[in-house]
Amino acid sequence: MIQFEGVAKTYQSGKQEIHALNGIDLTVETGEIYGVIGFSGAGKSSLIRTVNLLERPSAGRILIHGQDVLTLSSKKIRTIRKDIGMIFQHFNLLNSKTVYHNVAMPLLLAKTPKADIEKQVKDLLDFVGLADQAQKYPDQLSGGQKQRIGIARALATNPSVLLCDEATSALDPQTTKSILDLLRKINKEYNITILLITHEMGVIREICDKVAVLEAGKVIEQGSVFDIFSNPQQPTTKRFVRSVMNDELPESLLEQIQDAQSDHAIYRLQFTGTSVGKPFMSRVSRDFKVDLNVLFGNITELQGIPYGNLIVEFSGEPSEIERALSSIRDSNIHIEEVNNYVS
Ligand SMILES: Nc1ncnc2c1ncn2[C@@H]1O[C@H](COP(=O)(O)OP(=O)(O)OP(=O)(O)O)[C@@H](O)[C@H]1O
Repeated sequence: MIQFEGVAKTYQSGKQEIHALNGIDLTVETGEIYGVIGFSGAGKSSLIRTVNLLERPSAGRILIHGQDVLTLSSKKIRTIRKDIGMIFQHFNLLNSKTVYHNVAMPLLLAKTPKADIEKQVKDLLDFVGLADQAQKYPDQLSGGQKQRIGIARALATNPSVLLCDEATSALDPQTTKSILDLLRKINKEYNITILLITHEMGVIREICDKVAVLEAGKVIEQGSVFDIFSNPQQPTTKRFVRSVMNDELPESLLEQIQDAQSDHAIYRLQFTGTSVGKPFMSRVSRDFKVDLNVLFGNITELQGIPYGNLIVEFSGEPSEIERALSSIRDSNIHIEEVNNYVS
């Protein structure tokens, strides 16, 4: 478990103070994949680097498995760093060393016996799918293969926590997917807690259990990926969610909504879990004097749960529309006026 309690980080740049983190409270439970997302400059790198004390916070506490890392001696910090693996956007490999040596490096530094190193490196390269590349040099490999070596190296000391600093940002979408699949496998098979930072909401959606949105050094929203994606509250979170949910209303539709007549009302209906696929439209048209017209819709999946979105135009007497809406709400379908959405 990783706990941030009131963590702050201020950099001194000449005479100027830069407040990169302003009181972060966050708990990453053991075995979770936790994503922190934010635009450039939000403080993501500063935050992740405080966990293994690559950056020392200016204030607050960081507890790893209950132990306050800021109170540890240098010797204990070296020990705890072995328990925290890290991978980087640009891989940080030693280009003059072979793949084998890159992965072996943490074990050599820990003075592990040679025979154990050989076995462990072989197992790690097998695990990341690069068993046949041991004698190559990093420059001879693709970006995805380099990140696999970075992952093997990070796992060499058998950590319980893996920090991922924009680990897929330099990779194409297909390679990104294969690296994210590997991270999920590491999380599941070894029960390694993963804390990752990214500016891509697709990464969060693909593998994270929970997400925190960082803005100007503060957590502005946090929760399960399902809750944040299906009901984002803050404008920045909404922007991130819309970047991957593909539920932007088309321009022509927005005009239609603005021109809507007074006996027409337009609502966004959100379906989750078992409410997806319920035949509510025919029932509502039958039971109430309203006509329903679907203007826009999609169904997707979040954390394995179906999630649907429909923009529906209701026409009829306002009182009948109200009764119809109330009946739809009773079916556990979330309703939002589209005017709110447009603003
Ligand atoms: N060593 C440093 N000295 C001075 N200012 C810094 C230093 N490192 C980061 N900053 C500043 O702190 C703020 C947060 O930076 P940080 O790199 O943590 O954000 P980020 O969300 O990771 O951004 P990016 O995605 O662009 O890396 C920025 O204003 C940045 O310029």
